[in-house]
Amino acid sequence: MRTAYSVETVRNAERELMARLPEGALMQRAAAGLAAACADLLGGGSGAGRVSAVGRVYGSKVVVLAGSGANGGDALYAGARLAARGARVWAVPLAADRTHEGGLAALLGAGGRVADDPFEVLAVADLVLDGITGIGGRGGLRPDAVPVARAARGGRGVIVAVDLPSGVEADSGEVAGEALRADATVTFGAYKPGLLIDPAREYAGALRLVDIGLGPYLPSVPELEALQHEDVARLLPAPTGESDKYRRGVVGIVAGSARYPGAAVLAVAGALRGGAGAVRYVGPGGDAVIAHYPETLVHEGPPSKAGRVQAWAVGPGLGDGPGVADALASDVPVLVDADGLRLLDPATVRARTAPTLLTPHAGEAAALLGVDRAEVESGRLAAVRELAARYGATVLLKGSTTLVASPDQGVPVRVNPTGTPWLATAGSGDVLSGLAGSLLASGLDPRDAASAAAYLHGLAGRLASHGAPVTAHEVAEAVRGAWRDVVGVRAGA
Ligand SMILES: NC(=O)C1=CN([C@@H]2O[C@H](COP(=O)(O)OP(=O)(O)OC[C@H]3O[C@@H](n4cnc5c(N)ncnc54)[C@H](OP(=O)(O)O)[C@@H]3O)[C@@H](O)[C@H]2O)[C@@H](O)CC1
Ligand SMILES: [K+]
Repeated sequence: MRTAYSVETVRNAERELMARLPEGALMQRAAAGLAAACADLLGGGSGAGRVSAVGRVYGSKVVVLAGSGANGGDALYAGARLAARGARVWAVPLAADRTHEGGLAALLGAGGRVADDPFEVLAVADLVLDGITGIGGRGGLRPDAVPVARAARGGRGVIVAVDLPSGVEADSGEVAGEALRADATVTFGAYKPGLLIDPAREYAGALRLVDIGLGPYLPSVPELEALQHEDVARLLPAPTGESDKYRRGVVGIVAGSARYPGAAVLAVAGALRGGAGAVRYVGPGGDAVIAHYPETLVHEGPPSKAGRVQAWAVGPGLGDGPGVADALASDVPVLVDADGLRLLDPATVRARTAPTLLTPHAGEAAALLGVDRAEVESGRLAAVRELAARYGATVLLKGSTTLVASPDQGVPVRVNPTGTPWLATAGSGDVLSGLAGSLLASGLDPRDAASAAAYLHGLAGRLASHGAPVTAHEVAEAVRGAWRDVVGVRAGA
């Protein structure tokens, strides 16, 4: 499990740890880890977007962009360590008289220099350390930093963000203005939410966490968590000798319409790969579904007359078709997606006795919240939390970093690490709905069902795509490969 903590939590933990250490020790730990990561990147270490061509620290050219806070201090001390190993290091102080004194002195003492012309050194740098702002930064880059940041980006050097890419919001992942896009981010003590959530996540590049001893002082419940293979492996249902199709769970799919018949097929395609023992399709698309998947049980509806299920997934391609209210009136978990989300009444959802899982994309989330889509896209964490609270439901907000929020207090939001931009393709969401519905039917709670489904779906997208366009149908077919990949970890563990 990868976890992320808010700035306030990290600062509290740092305070406790610092009280037990000699002054400056923590910054030295951070700088040592940062310098080691830079040495690795200068040596051709992989993981970053750009790879340094120098192959070693000795003789490499390093530029340190130093802001006025401790983030600049980290960068300067790391620069000093690289200078001591033979790198040519220039400091570019962005807040002239407020540069971290100890850090600058260490750099000069190790043979580094203050750049006469920042643009000249940035043009030739092999590596640029972005120490403009860390967790103390507010808003985007300030105007005087913008041309320097652009020159860094325009040069050929690998850009390493210190703790966070400067200009991004650590707690929310928002980017309110210009920010410096890094090839790699070396963060200290704990990941910050913004490193895992778009749009900021895209600015961070490859992530590295430096252990500065903060662990014992961090609370057990993080702000955000990202499942990894082994976590998903533990969640996925595995049939036993006692299982039959009903014990494994039956998922009901209410999807498709005369206008969107394909949604029925794709949602069923996802559901068949999701671990339920049987898939019951309810709606007007039964013929098309049977033509593709003869193993499906089909019924014209309404859901309440279609037979027992352990969970419903309603909404993909439904148009104005019936079925949403009927499914919501049931006493089993219900996933509501796409057309089912239109006009969804919070009071109806809150009054349910069984759990509800909503799976909007940014546009649908914006409509539910009564705000602009752009507001949801720039503030995804706040939006998913607000929706979960308002509806008393678990909410999966789709996107390149899909988020899953629980309505319960004190439960970390989950961020999915497996997405690929190629998944933004027609019908991909229908597959996800079916898959998540199937996991719900097989007994996972809504948060686990949603996050395991997003994980498998993202991985399936990557497997099916291999860097090329992919169709929703191919994503559904690749889910089995993703599942095997994930449980392979469990089998081998
Ligand atoms: N605490 C610890 O023990 C450890 C902390 N560590 C490190 O310290 C970092 C936090 O340091 P920090 O608190 O000094 O804040 P920091 O991120 O350097 O920036 C604040 C400064 O920037 C300025 N500023 C603000 N917004 C700005 C903007 N948009 N654009 C430009 N400038 C802007 C603001 O100045 P002002 O607003 O007064 O002009 C303020 O002076 C943390 O990320 C980690 O790297 C590690 O060494 C581990 C141990
Ligand atoms: K930074």
